[in-house]
Amino acid sequence: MALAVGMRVLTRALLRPWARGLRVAPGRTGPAAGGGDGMRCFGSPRVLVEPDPAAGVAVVKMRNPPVNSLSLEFLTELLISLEKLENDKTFHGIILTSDCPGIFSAGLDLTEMCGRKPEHYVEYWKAVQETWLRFYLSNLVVIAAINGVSPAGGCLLSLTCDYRVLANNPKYTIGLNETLLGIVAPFWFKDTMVNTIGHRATERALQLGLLFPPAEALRVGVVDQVVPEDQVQSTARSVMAQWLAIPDHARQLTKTLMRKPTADRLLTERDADIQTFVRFICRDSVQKSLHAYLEKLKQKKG
Ligand SMILES: CCCCCC/C=C/CC(=O)SCCNC(=O)CCNC(=O)[C@H](O)C(C)(C)COP(=O)(O)OP(=O)(O)OC[C@H]1O[C@@H](n2cnc3c(N)ncnc32)[C@H](O)[C@@H]1OP(=O)(O)O
Repeated sequence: MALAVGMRVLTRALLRPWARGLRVAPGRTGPAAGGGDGMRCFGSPRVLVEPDPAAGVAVVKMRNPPVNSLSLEFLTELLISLEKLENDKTFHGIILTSDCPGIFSAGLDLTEMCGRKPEHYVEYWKAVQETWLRFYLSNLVVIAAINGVSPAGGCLLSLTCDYRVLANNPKYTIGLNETLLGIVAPFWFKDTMVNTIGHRATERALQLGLLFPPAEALRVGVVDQVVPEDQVQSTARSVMAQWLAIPDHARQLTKTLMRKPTADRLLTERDADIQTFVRFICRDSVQKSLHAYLEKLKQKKG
């Protein structure tokens, strides 16, 4: 039932004109395309997939410049790529990383949450929920190679992965900083963080909107490993090999066992969660906070 709802959202997304128009990225072959056995890169305008069929792994590169904000179009493209890889028996794992220098993802796209109609907020929030559910419950091994800053929704996306490798750069902070924007992380954002770092650490991190630099992120457990910047991809590959050495069915069932109760809560409360989001985001005070925050980001340059 839950899966059917999810599939309907994805199918609707695929039927949208801009999704139908998704082009396959210009093909590249050879080692740069992964594996060197002739399988081409594919993907869409904002998501580049570099397959390595010999290893059973695909590198999924987010490229929604300037900051990989999680816009509706981008989320849909990510979901399409994930589904494509999940349906292809060649692949057992994906490495999620960024093609935007210095930025993993700036989180939810603030322009999707500002000055729009309630119907738009409904559509956007469904896509955010769907992305979380699909990544959190993916049968594939998903490893985040975090090569840039990762606030809020960017952090959440990495928390859906099975393992996080962060580049050791003091600028690459990571955390759920929603309170700094005057907004509140929904219960499933909170639950994902609790499942990763525990209740007390989450309570402090969420209330204060903490963005952890690498050493702190490792200490608190937001990431599993911090490595020099030029070793993020190779480390993610080594970790992947270790995870793929485990019998797949046993690993998958264990993942489900660990994550299903958390996902089930959202699946049961999905519509209520949408209503809560729309009511909250439509408040004048919230819109003012978000506008002010966006303005501050823009003025930073001047
Ligand atoms: C009950 C329900 C409650 C609702 C819960 C909703 C939860 C929300 C979770 C979220 O994810 S909210 C988003 C949180 N994200 C952030 O706080 C990050 C904001 N961005 C930054 O801090 C910086 O941009 C950066 C990521 C550190 C990058 O810095 P840099 O100096 O490289 O780039 P900028 O000049 O700041 O930005 C370039 C360009 O991008 C625009 N932009 C940045 N972030 C976003 C974003 N999240 N959404 C949309 N647009 C973004 C920024 O305004 C600049 O635009 P221009 O000036 O070039 O037009």
